[in-house]
Amino acid sequence: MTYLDLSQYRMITDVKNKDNTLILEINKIYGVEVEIPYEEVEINDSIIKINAHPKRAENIKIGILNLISYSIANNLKSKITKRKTVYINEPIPLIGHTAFGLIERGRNIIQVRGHCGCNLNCIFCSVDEGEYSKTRKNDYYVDLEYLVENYKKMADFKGNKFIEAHLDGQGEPALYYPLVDLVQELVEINKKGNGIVSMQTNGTVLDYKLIDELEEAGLHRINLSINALDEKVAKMLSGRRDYNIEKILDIAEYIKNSKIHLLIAPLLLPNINDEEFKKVIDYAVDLDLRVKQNIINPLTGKRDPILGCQLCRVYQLGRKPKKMKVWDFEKFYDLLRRYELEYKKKGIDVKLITSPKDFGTHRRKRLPYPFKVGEVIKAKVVLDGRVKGEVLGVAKDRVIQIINCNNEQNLIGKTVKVRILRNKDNIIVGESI
Ligand SMILES: C[S@@+](CC[C@H](N)C(=O)[O-])C[C@H]1O[C@@H](n2cnc3c(N)ncnc32)[C@H](O)[C@@H]1O
Ligand code: SF4
Repeated sequence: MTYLDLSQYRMITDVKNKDNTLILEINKIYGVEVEIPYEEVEINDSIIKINAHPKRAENIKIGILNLISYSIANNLKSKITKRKTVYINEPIPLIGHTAFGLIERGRNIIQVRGHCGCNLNCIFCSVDEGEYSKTRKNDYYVDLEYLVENYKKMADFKGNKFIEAHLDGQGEPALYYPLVDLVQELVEINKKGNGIVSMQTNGTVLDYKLIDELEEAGLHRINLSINALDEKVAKMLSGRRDYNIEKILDIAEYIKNSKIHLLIAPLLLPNINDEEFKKVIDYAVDLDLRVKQNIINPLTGKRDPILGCQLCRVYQLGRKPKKMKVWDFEKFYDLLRRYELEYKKKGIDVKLITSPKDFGTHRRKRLPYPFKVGEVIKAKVVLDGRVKGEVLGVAKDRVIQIINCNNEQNLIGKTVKVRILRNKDNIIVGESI
């Protein structure tokens, strides 16, 4: 008897079966079904028994593994967003797209986007994320080793000194699996140059155990999005009835008592959550007075701010709540200055208008721009795109978002001529000509 134990493959996080169809959970939030066309197999949880002559059994084993690889490459689906998910690995470059990979903007920060897709459906979401997205058609997941290997190259290119790896993205960064391993590997790379690792999150998938593990892994800061304290308003903003603000506040308190710096990041939606926005600021100020964290950011030699106030903006492919008024930053900063003064009168010093300097962000060597805007290049179309009308091309070690296509599936595998429309920060957008 020959056995194939699927639990030895890290990406396979659960195995079920329905007769001869394997139902695999991949990296916790993805699923794929694989039909096994061999009669000699018996499936028992993650163990597949193969009743055949050893030579044939070995061939069946290889056959099953090939079928699994093929299915992951072609039929992976997110259990969270229900969208098709592309597993990104070599040779797809990790620079060029905003949905996955690495982004550097000529600073000492490298944005790390291991995946996209979100469990919430915030009514204001700049990237129209969540299950009910009207614009997103595919999700992407980047292989851990491939992501880390490319991160290291980029950190080295930037001189690996005082680098911040920031986990953010079009979705919920904490849904990446294995998150703790990712953080640990990035910390390992950055700590040689006194750098840090930070993460933006909506907090919904954090629990005490995960926070303990992230603390152990060396995560420096969590930027936690909280936009209202009132249960009803919080649910309404998140676009989900099961959003539980009490749980998020409990998580905030737990982080505040850990070695991970807590930054609360409320978003002002003028005319929608004005009062709640102020209540979140009051909550953060009170928490900071009650529970003192003394975590020094090696990039500044100081504590990070407790608050990172944000103003809701309108994005072309984002969501905009009907009743929201659009403010400019001048008006927003005026409001924050007023709040700062009110606190001052009470003897409390709070910084509500933060600048990149407060986080140790400074200019750093940029990656070269391989394309000029307006230039016409040849790119190989390798994948379907993130939004309707988009495919992904590859040229000169960059991914190119080729937009305004109307025959996406026909283009995949072809080499096309592309006019470059954008190259800023090595986020490359072009159109097929
Ligand atoms: C796009 S989210 C991704 C990370 C994570 N899902 C979260 O919400 O924290 C990153 C940050 O952008 C903020 N954001 C979302 N939509 C926005 C908008 N329209 N204008 C300004 N900020 C926005 C969120 O509140 C969050 O703090
Ligand atoms: S703002 Fe963040 S939490 Fe809300 S839907 Fe967008 S990505 Fe998800």
